[in-house]
Amino acid sequence: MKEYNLNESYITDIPEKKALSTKNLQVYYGDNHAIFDANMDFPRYKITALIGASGCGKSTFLRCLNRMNDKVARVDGNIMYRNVDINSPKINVYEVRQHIGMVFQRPNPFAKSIRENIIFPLRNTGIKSNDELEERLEQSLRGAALWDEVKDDLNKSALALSGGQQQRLCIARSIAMHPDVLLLDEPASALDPISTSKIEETLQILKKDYSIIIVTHNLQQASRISDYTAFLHLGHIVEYNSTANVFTKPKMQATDDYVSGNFG
Ligand SMILES: Nc1ncnc2c1ncn2[C@@H]1O[C@H](COP(=O)(O)OP(=O)(O)OP(=O)(O)O)[C@@H](O)[C@H]1O
Repeated sequence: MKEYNLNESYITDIPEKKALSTKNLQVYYGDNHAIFDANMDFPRYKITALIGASGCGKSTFLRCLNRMNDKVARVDGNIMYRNVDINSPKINVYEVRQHIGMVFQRPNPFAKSIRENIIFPLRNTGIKSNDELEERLEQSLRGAALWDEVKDDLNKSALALSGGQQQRLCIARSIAMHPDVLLLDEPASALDPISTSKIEETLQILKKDYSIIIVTHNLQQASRISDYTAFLHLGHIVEYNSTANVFTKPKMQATDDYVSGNFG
């Protein structure tokens, strides 16, 4: 593999309001230093893509942002959300995850009906009003562009949906919580091209209301759907800029090599 100077990076200052910021974020799995000194701001109501070769730390970085790595890794540094450091041990992680939702690579609906997939977690947060539950059910399924396909069959098992529908149900389950930020870890990598383009269309609509951060291996997907892109290499954020700049005028050699396919 080519060697690059990892002490150099190009990290842009974003003009938008910030949804989340990381400050000197370091992640260790035992002795393995997986993320080095990550300092970046994620914009509100935009899609930010995290790209880079396998093992560079994309999922690790993403999972820190709503404290999903707490039990497996040591995470030092700050993650600022609404002026609060949500990486502090004093913070209630369940509350963090209501504000910052996550959708995983493989669709993981509960083995329950479509309706219960949305309503069960909402009830667990203390919402009792049936009117509110029903309203959030419809709103979230509409938001995830699934309502028209399932509205007549809400009591059907979620496991009977196609993979692409299951993934949109998982997106609906996340947005039913009314989060501010939606984290997606390769949400379309297990899906066929038609389901993938539905997910991409859905994300374009959702970014009006949510700040979205997505890990993707698919460079075309990153360039199609994201506004900003961060390129990671060996745990370092090498470049962070508007997606157009990262793909057409990269500042760093490693980024240039990666986006033009000359990497490795
Ligand atoms: N749960 C874990 N326990 C120990 N080490 C881990 C764990 N998860 C990831 N790592 C290590 O952290 C580093 C970054 O992995 P990560 O999965 O974040 O990369 P990635 O860029 O998302 O890779 P991929 O594109 O293959 O999913 C790798 O060295 C990996 O082996």
